Amino acid sequence: MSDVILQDDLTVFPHNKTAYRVQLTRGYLQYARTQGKPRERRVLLSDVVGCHCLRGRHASDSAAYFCIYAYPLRKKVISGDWTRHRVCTTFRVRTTDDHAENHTRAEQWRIAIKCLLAGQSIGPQTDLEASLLPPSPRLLILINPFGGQGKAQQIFRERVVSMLGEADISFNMVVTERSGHAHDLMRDLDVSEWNGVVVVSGDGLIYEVINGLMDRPDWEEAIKMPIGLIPGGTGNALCCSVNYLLDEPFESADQVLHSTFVLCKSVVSGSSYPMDLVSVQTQSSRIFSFLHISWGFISDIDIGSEKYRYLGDARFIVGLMQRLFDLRKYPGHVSYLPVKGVDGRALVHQITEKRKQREKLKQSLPHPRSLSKQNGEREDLRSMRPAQFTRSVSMMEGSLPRNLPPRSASVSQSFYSNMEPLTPGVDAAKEAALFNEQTDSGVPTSERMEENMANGHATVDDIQASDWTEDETPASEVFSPYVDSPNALVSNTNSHRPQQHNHSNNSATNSQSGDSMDSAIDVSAMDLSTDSPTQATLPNPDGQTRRHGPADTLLPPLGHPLPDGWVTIEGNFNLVMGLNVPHISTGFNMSPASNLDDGMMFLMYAMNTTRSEMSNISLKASQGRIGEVDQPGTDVVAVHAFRLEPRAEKGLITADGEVIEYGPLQAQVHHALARVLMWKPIEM
Ligand SMILES: Nc1ncnc2c1ncn2[C@@H]1O[C@H](COP(=O)(O)OP(=O)(O)OP(=O)(O)O)[C@@H](O)[C@H]1O
Repeated sequence: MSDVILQDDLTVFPHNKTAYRVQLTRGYLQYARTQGKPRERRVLLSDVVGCHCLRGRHASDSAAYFCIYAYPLRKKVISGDWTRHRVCTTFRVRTTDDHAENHTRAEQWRIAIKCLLAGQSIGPQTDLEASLLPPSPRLLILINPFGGQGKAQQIFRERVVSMLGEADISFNMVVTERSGHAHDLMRDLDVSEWNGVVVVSGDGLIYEVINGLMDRPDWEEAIKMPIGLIPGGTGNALCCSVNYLLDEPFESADQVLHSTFVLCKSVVSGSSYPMDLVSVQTQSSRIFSFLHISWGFISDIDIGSEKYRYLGDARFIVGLMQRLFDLRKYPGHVSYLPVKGVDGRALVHQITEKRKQREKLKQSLPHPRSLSKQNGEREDLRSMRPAQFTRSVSMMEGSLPRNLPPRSASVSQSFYSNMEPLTPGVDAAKEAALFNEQTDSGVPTSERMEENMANGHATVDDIQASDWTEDETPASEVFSPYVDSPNALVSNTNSHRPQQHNHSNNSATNSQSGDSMDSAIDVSAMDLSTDSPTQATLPNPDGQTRRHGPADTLLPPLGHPLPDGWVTIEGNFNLVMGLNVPHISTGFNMSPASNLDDGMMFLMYAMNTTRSEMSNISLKASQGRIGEVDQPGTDVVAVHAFRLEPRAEKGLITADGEVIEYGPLQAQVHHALARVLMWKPIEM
């Protein structure tokens, strides 16, 4: 009992007759029937992204409501894969006939839940006041309208915005207008105004963001701005790697939903995680890579398959088949500085085995419906979960309007539930008959939203309004928001309506009111055309001079001899890759032992391979089993730095899937320079 922070006897909408004892602890919210057949459900806070207060539409309804938005895991019946799904549960508070009192109590529940989500330390004695809530997090969203199959804008509007609203995360959105736009934006952005930049695209736009941030005099601070990821491109390797490291379902699941969940939980809990960057020097440039540097087989596939972009991820399979058929060899030298005491191949093999065991265990876990009374097994399930969010946080309660419907107002079978669903789906429209309608005159029209989206500048208000009306029953049919509360759920008044954004409006401040989201980022006010005066040595690929970033202390100038401790091999290479993260694309786990902040790369090479050997390597690589490849001329080594010296006059070298200058190249890992919106990866 001592760890119960709040407790009340409440009902669960829409069943207003059955009372439940509802208890909130640091880890979960539990509700159990007070009479009749005993029933109990638990919602883990690690599955919850947000909580809102609502009021009944009917004037005579003195009750207040609070609604929690959770995304628990469940097992798919046929495939046996685990996946998250949305469960929205609405509690009805009616301890007195006085609505104001009920509302105060519902608010206390909301404040307590949001404080716990933010990692704040509260207890049964804490005065639950709105002042406890952290400031509203604010994200800059960058969307590449041409990423992947050109659906990034649609993905964001239809799939992401609703969860951001549930989590009270405000944002401004910029649709990139050209290649290089995101780079220039990042180079000139006031990073102090944002809690993170979210890329809705593929790895190409992340590359621009990172290099834009590193291209600033204040790079050391700027690059700490956490980067969030929503897959909207063909190559979503970093996004896939993040989900893999967190043991979140991704490849077999709804990738957008899972990535949005990771994004929201990270922002709400104030978590971000460090990521190594790799400084890559070519003869005339220096860039920063976060995924991989590739020469030979993989870069040929990557670039050669550009013409099959319309196929989505499948483009890489087609490219792979083509390259296998026409297998090329590249003569040259590869040198590397090994990480002492780390056997790359053995480490990869060990991680692969552990992952396999974990997957087996997951597969063998019973479907939740058969868990009813098997408490022991439920404990096993718990131990499979990603790390809890333990970091303390500086984020806070948002003022973002989101009046989501209690779509299935309590209920599908939860992963951790030990009882049947309370209600197998609720017809919110039917329930709406019980409540007064309210005009939505203050809500922006979908035309307005489309216009702003088309301009590339929209705020959450624009998008949400039409989002509900498209495919969800608006909660406004059933509930009203508390417009008087500090975090009003829905801005049905003109004072909260989004402004028509013009380029001179750049009043982005970290205000605690909902107004801060009404300003789109002022792109035109920034000087995007000129670079700062030069001082330096290495021009970047755009021909501009790059002066910034940490010194590459392990690398002598290109062309100079390498110091002691380096290993050099010479031969005809089919494939050379320096890998910084596990996945090189969705479904291609080439470096399963990579972690984002391990301070090293895995250098993989293959020499003099036949077609069948290369197809074996490709197959194993795609399954995260590269450690099992044991053929002469092939190896995986953990390195701090490496150098490539191709002998052929022509060829392709890519960094993060982007073509870079062909010729001699060297690279060094810089530990934990950047940050990603995620929590601590699971330990293997
Ligand atoms: N508005 C735009 N018009 C044209 N190109 C753009 C625009 N915005 C961004 N780009 C460029 O599109 C390229 C591809 O973007 P991104 O990687 O996000 O998508 P993708 O489909 O995964 O592509 P790839 O598979 O080539 O990485 C990036 O290099 C970026 O510079």
